[in-house]
Amino acid sequence: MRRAALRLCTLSKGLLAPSRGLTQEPQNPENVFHIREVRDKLREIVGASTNWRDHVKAMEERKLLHSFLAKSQKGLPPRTMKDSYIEVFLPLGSQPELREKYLTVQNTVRFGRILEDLDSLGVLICYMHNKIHSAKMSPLSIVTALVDKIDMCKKNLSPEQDIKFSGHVSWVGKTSMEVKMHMFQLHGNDFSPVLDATFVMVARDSENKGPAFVNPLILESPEEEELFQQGELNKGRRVAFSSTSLLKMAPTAEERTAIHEMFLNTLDPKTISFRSRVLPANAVWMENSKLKSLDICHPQERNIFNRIFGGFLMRKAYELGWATACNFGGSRPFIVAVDDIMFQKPVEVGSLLFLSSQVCFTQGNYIQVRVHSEVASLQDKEHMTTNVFHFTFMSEKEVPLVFPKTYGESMLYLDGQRHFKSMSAPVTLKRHYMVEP
Ligand SMILES: CCCCCCCCCCCCCCCCCC(=O)SCCNC(=O)CCNC(=O)[C@H](O)C(C)(C)COP(=O)(O)OP(=O)(O)OC[C@H]1O[C@@H](n2cnc3c(N)ncnc32)[C@H](O)[C@@H]1OP(=O)(O)O
Repeated sequence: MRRAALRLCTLSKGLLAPSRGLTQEPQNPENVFHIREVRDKLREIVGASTNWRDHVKAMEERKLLHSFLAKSQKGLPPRTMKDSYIEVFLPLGSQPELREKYLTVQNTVRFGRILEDLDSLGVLICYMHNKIHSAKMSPLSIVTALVDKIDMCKKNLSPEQDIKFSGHVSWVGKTSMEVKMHMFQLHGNDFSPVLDATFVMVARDSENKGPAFVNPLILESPEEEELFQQGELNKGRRVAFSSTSLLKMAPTAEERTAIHEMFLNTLDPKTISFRSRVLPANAVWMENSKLKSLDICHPQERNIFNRIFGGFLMRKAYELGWATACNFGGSRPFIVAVDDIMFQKPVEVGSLLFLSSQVCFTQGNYIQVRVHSEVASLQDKEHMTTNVFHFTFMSEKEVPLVFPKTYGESMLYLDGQRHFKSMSAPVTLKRHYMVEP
């Protein structure tokens, strides 16, 4: 079973503390950025075009960087966790002109915007790790492969207080890197933890066509060794989780019994028939919890490699997921966990983005939402899945139960339950905890 997706972000909690420990290091001014500098820095590193009409020329220029790619990982100098450590400031309090973009109507911070910032930040961290000191541009194209988890903390997120992000590479493979990021908000004179995030980024060649080696990582302290070990465990856990996926294997005996009991609960006692189904009290059929959206992926949403920015996809999916939870629960939902967002395929500029969201599991005040994302090009009507997003929300009130009708929906229910159960900590988030769309 998966490791916790939700843990409270206290400094005394296990492996996250040493990671934050890196924030105690003296700050290198070169590694401290204003949020507005992050995208400019990324554009500078990859030489991305500022105008869409120049994007083909910019890509042609990137082809020339191919010769800088390493033939093996051994040929690359090792890096420390501190080499990739950066801090990014989002001064919502001291620079009110930034607020509008981050504001919800309830005067809280838009979590979708935070997802976008984390994505850009994760990529910048990886470029810091793989920096070629003699060159301004990087031959690597770094893409987001997975949002492993985002653990929320019991803290208010005010649009009127400064925010700080920090992060570094915590594990490397041959072409992939795990990145740990933390977010803090100013309370009084101190920055208090808001969230912890773990992403996996993959390095590709200059044209984003094939894999590329990343610099090895050297570990300098027992804390860093522990973080690296955790990265190894995370990799193993992902493999184990995926091998027991309900898309590959039958549910466990316990899960099968639970589903059959739910089925029996929906049989009409007045008829002796498997087909006549009645919804139990305080329950909603899963099929009635759906919301859908369509977006056209305009060039404005492109990333530095002329594909659609992963953060944009996450924001869109998150906001639809939030609306689904709101519609279902009938009150304001708050995000408590995000996990296992896999970026399976890049999304081309100009694609049609179809998002389909549904509640797949509920318990008490909790709503587990799954958002399925697929794209189609304007010419070709064939749809292709690009992502599946899993969000756990907490509602202000207790929510109805959700009932599957078909076998496929039953599998969605069990998958949702598995994601929900992967939160090991007692869920104690209270009303003052406010992170909204
Ligand atoms: C107005 C001005 C405009 C200017 C223009 C510029 C605009 C500026 C705006 C910039 C905004 C900032 C953007 C920053 C960029 C953000 C990044 C993105 O958006 S990216 C967009 C969103 N993202 C995308 O679009 C990505 C879409 N996905 C893909 O392309 C592929 O699935 C893949 C490349 C990720 C993996 O391909 P696959 O064929 O499987 O690859 P391999 O088999 O070769 O394995 C390679 C390594 O990867 C590992 N690994 C693989 N999967 C996972 C996993 N799930 N979990 C964990 N690990 C995974 C695997 O273990 C292996 O590791 P290792 O052993 O070598 O260490």
